[in-house]
Amino acid sequence: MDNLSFSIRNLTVSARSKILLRVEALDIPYGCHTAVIGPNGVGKSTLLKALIGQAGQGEITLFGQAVAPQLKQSKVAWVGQHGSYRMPLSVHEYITLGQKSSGKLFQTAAPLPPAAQELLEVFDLAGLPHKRVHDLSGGEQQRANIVRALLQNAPVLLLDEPCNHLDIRHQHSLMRYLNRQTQRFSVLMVLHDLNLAAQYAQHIVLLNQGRVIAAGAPKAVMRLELLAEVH
Ligand SMILES: Nc1ncnc2c1ncn2[C@@H]1O[C@H](COP(=O)(O)OP(=O)(O)OP(=O)(O)O)[C@@H](O)[C@H]1O
Repeated sequence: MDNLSFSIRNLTVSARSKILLRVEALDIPYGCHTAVIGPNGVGKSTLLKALIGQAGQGEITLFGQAVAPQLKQSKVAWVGQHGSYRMPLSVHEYITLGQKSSGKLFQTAAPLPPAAQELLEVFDLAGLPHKRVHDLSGGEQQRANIVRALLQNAPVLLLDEPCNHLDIRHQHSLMRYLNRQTQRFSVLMVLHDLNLAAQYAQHIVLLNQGRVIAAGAPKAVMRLELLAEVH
């Protein structure tokens, strides 16, 4: 149990009497970068939603405890597939949104904490702290989402297609950064790019038609016959 983040047993996610996802047993290791792969519409995002308690029924534990709203809030940071930027926030305000240490919803006037400044530099946003988030490009917005999630300092980071909108340099830079941080937190991400998954993930979950086809080390899962069957 110590080396697991999520443990899933008998999970079923249904919508309009159709089963979208059925997982009998799946363990996600801790201290590791896990990629969930598979074609469109096979249940990858649904799996992530189930892990944060937004969908499905079954037994899901995180660090050995049933996933409850409080546990989720303190242990999991999340970047979904579709960002929402209706509020006119600056990058500075957005990435520090809801930070508990400030005691305020936004940290408008306060200088950015060093950790935030460092992440803005790592993710190439250092020149834009006062720009409105809704004026950023798609890739800049995605990087701001990732910085915001990293600043939650959660032990588990869930990312749904984090490479969406990122150019190739930023894709590799993100993956390298995350792999350097596996002592601090575990990453579970949905990825479409099989090359990125093979190059950077230490654990891979392959889904097809709402089922786990294989899970384990990249060499065991990224086999041509398995991928050809699914794709
Ligand atoms: N609320 C819902 N009601 C009905 N069907 C849904 C609902 N949510 C998801 N689905 C369906 O469940 C299936 C899995 O969706 P999901 O978003 O998990 O796929 P995915 O593997 O993440 O796909 P993609 O790679 O295209 O993002 C899809 O066929 C989708 O249309």
